Amino acid sequence: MSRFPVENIRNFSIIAHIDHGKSTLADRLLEITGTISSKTDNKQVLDKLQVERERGITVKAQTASILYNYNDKTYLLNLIDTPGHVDFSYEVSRSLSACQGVILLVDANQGVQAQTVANFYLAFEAGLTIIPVMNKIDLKVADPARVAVQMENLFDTKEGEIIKVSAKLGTGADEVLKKVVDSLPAPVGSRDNPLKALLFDSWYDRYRGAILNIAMVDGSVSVGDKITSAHTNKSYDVKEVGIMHPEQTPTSTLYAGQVGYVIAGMHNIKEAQIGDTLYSAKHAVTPLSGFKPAKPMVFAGMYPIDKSDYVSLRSAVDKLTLNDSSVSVSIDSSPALGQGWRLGFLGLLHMDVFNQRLEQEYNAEVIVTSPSVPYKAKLLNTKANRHDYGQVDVITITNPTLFPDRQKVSEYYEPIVHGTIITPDDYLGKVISLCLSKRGEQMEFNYIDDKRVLLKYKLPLNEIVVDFYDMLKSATSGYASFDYEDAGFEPANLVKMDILLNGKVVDELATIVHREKSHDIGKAVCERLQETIPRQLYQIAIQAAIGSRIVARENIKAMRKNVLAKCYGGDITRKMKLLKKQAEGKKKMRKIGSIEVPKEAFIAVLKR
Ligand SMILES: Nc1nc2c(ncn2[C@@H]2O[C@H](COP(=O)(O)OP(=O)(O)OP(=O)(O)O)[C@@H](O)[C@H]2O)c(=O)[nH]1
Repeated sequence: MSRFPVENIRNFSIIAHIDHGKSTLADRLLEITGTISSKTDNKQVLDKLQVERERGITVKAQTASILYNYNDKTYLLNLIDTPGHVDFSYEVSRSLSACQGVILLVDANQGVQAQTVANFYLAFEAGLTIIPVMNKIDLKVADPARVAVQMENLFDTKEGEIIKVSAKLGTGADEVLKKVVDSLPAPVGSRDNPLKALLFDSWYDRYRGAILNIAMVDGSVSVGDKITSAHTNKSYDVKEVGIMHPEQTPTSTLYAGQVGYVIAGMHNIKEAQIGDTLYSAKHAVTPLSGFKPAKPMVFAGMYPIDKSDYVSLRSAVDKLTLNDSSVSVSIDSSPALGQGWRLGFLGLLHMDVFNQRLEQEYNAEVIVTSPSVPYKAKLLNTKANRHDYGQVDVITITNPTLFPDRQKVSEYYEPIVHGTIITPDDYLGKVISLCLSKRGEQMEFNYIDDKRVLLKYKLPLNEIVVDFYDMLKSATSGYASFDYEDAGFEPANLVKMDILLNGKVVDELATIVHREKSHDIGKAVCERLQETIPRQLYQIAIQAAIGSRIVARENIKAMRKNVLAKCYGGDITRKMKLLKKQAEGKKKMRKIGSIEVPKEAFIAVLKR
């Protein structure tokens, strides 16, 4: 690694809208530099997680170090492949802190999409050099001229600056690498200074503890060194250092400007704080500014399916949050579900992926209660409130069961986002009426070429978090794209809607809704629960209530289910199989009172 002084290093990310080809371009860059073999059929080698391969999306940023020979010099290029979906944008912003530049990739058929705009601004505001690249020029339907107009209108890029590539075929990939070397600045920093490194990602290894992904700002770090964490002030012996090549490849030392990993025997994973500064135990340094914590957009309770799994689930949640620091965790408990957590996520896809990773990577089975966006309430200055809430004036409600009654509150507030939609103008009418039905207010309307419009809307987060994206896609035959950013809180007329099963309130199914919409939502929720909860030995009444007023009701008829009824005659193994299957079905349910509720029911509450 000593062969690579800062002037021979370039650190960059590939950023783009979802599916515009980041991981495919990363594959080609790794192949043409001989980093991975070009003989095998490499597909998204940097999408290492099972969930990424199954869903075909990137959820984790991944680093790969590339050696690239150019102009009689060997350069060390550190490439970070990032996710495209808005729910994983925290991965993008953290990755950018380890980079001096980005490749902004735009699909030559789909053109600039909402996430392209969002990612462009992340890079622009971070002061990074941006290399505009147009991908998929091999497609028959590609329209590079139109896409170039969009890029000029939105990002002020001139047509001549755009590199046109086909990541699938490899066309133009070499030009991209040359441009990376020629136009991106080398990292600043010096190996003669004392060690200063930014911890920008980490993950847990069962045998070796936390593995820290670091960007070396100054100095060097070698096996055997003693390093200190600015966050905890604790010191550790460095056991291994190396680069992600893309697999972990040990080296003896890492120097200023390089990106790699360190293993330093951190077994308590809470010690590996993302954004921390690592320095030499001998030379304290001023810590780097780190990262703004992620701001969760939805909260949900999480409980083990089987109460006795609490301890192993706690350890799984701890380990997974080490790899996904955008999840916020606090302890929670519920009368029906026992001990668990209240987790905060950046969106529902994020929540879904987190659950799937818990199941796949840690073999943990969980129940997730209906997700809720965070609300606020300004409390009246009364003796009772001071007794219950202390001196606080405004409380944040992340759990509907803690929603304070109207008589305690002077104003409720709901979270607001600024949404960006890009759509062909044929669908404008449908898009605008969808936004109106979601209580949206238009803020901006601009043509980005002669057919496509960029719309900005102020929208309540609660209205868009569940199915807005799906509705937008179906209203526009899949052509519109959507991205949003947090825009604070605004006053709203909110009520808590309880769900009763056979007359008993089930806390875990409560939601907070807008008063005007409570009837419609109550009806829809009861219908959904009716579809989701299986028939049981007795009739079940499902009711939605605001306070003591019932706003909707559905029934589930009783049924006696005997799985062996069909199985007359002898084969005992077949009987055992059926009984086992039934038992497994039961395991995924949770008893609330005397009613078996499947885990899907908790999510069904939110869908409308
Ligand atoms: N025809 C064509 N298809 C491409 C090209 N590049 C990528 N694709 C295809 O586009 C799809 C998405 O590619 P990915 O590389 O997974 O896109 P991504 O941007 O990494 O996706 P996310 O990480 O989920 O945001 C895949 O089916 C690729 O095979 C290209 O140059 N030409």
